[in-house]
Amino acid sequence: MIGVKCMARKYHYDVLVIGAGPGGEGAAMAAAKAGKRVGVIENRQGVGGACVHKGTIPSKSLRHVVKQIIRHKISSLFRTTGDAHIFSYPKVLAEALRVVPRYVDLHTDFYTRNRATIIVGEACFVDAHTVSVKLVDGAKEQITAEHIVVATGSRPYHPADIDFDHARVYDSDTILDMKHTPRHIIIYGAGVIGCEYASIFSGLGIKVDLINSREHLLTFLDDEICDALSYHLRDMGVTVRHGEEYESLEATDRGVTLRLKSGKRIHGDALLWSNGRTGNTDSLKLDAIGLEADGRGQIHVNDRYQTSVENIYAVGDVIGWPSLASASYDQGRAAATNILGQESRFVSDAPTGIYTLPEISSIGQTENELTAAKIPYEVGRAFFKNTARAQISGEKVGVLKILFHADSLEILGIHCFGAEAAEIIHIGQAIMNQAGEANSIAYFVNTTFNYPTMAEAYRTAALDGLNRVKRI
Ligand SMILES: Cc1cc2nc3c(=O)[nH]c(=O)nc-3n(C[C@H](O)[C@H](O)[C@H](O)COP(=O)(O)OP(=O)(O)OC[C@H]3O[C@@H](n4cnc5c(N)ncnc54)[C@H](O)[C@@H]3O)c2cc1C
Ligand SMILES: NC(=O)c1ccc[n+]([C@@H]2O[C@H](COP(=O)([O-])OP(=O)(O)OC[C@H]3O[C@@H](n4cnc5c(N)ncnc54)[C@H](O)[C@@H]3O)[C@@H](O)[C@H]2O)c1
Repeated sequence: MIGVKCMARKYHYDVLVIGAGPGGEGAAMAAAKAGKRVGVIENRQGVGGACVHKGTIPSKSLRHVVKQIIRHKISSLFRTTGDAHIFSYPKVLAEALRVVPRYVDLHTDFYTRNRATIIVGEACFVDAHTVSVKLVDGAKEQITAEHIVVATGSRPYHPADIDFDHARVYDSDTILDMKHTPRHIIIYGAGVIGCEYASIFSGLGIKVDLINSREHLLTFLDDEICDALSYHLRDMGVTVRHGEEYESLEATDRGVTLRLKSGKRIHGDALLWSNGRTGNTDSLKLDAIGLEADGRGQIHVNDRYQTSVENIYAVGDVIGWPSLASASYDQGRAAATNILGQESRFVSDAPTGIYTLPEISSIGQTENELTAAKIPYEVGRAFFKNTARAQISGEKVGVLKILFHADSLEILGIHCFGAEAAEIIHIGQAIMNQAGEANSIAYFVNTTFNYPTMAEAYRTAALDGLNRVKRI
């Protein structure tokens, strides 16, 4: 009987996932829950991907510890003890990284409980249904599957002329191994990673030079939020240099010197390079299945997360935009849903959550986009300093901005800057995602919220906006 069963099985797995980051986990869990035989190949010891070992989780945990230190420093209660606490970067880092094994254990359990087999090794394609895995001991094994999901993620982009082996030159992976506390760090690349680390280091009292190749920080944000970020980074002591381009880097035992095309020379104790990422496709042997990655190592997919090879899907950072853990997990679920033959969602509406100090979050259109599209919109604003909750917590920096259609009152965009912005945005997102007239700014004045909460900011912003269009 067992023999008959085995013969009926053409492949080892129904679904084989390459990469156990958020994208791979989303795909593996959704397929396993539907009763599919799932295998997951991961080249790291421990599930979670770059997200858990090098990206989202360590950086957010680091920020959390730094925030605790700042609170401690500014609290009159603790200040009166007279303790002058110096927190070295390695010490703060060690505290922050404690979360990683806890997270790995928790998520390993998810795979185990759902009977998804984890194979530790490096995968590459043999053909559209066969993957070769180089196991930890060097042995090779071939694994077959009906469907394959590529969720191999990304890594920091390394320009050829920078020596990343130098002890003073870091990327967003190796910064988690830095063994000293620089007095002055240069961050090249003022994207999300650069801005978040600028907040972390300045929060620790480290002098930061943040070099931006564009004219403004995070140009995809609403201008007002972008300006607020620039102001607060400078307020924390970060020197932000816009419109600058790297020419060369000199790293010695004594420090680093970054030469810019403008002729400026910036000296520091260490450099963090945070200028873009590359998809992990180079070792996959995509040519064996007739696929090709683009210049940034990314794979093209359709709106079902399917590559040009019918049974092969790709999700997460390896497909490029939006390159978020949040979106990657949902893309993985969507790919699995497609494999199951069910209808799925193309993930196009992920909110932005940027964990600078203070944090930023937004969803929907910006003022510039609405103006360009000639949509008659109005703005409702609430300043955090005017809410009871912010008065109590002392976190008074921040604004919530609701953009809405001046006639229909439909919410078109929400932009938030300040403590817990990434949480606060979801209140508005829930209303914004309602169909038809249910998506209305009026919701926030017709609903009673808990008090004191930051939901109050929605009511204040809605009243402000409705007053402007004389609808109240
Ligand atoms: C510093 C930093 C901070 C971030 N902060 C946030 C944030 O706050 N919020 C947010 O939403 N996103 C954040 N991100 C982005 C987020 O980490 C990524 O979008 C997410 O990790 C992508 O998930 P993934 O599953 O596609 O890939 P990954 O998490 O990169 O996982 C892919 C896994 O596949 C493995 N792999 C690669 N090739 C092979 C192979 N050939 N065989 C076997 N295994 C392989 C990799 O080693 C890796 O473990 C941050 C990223 C960085 C770098
Ligand atoms: N809180 C979050 O959601 C969060 C936090 C950190 C990182 N991330 C993700 O990690 C990814 C990488 O972040 P990052 O800061 O390294 O990169 P980024 O994409 O934000 O850009 C970093 C810098 O590289 C430059 N750049 C980006 N793409 C370029 C290109 N094609 N050509 C020339 N210059 C380019 C930008 O001008 C910017 O100065 C982002 O896509 C982001 O989604 C998300």
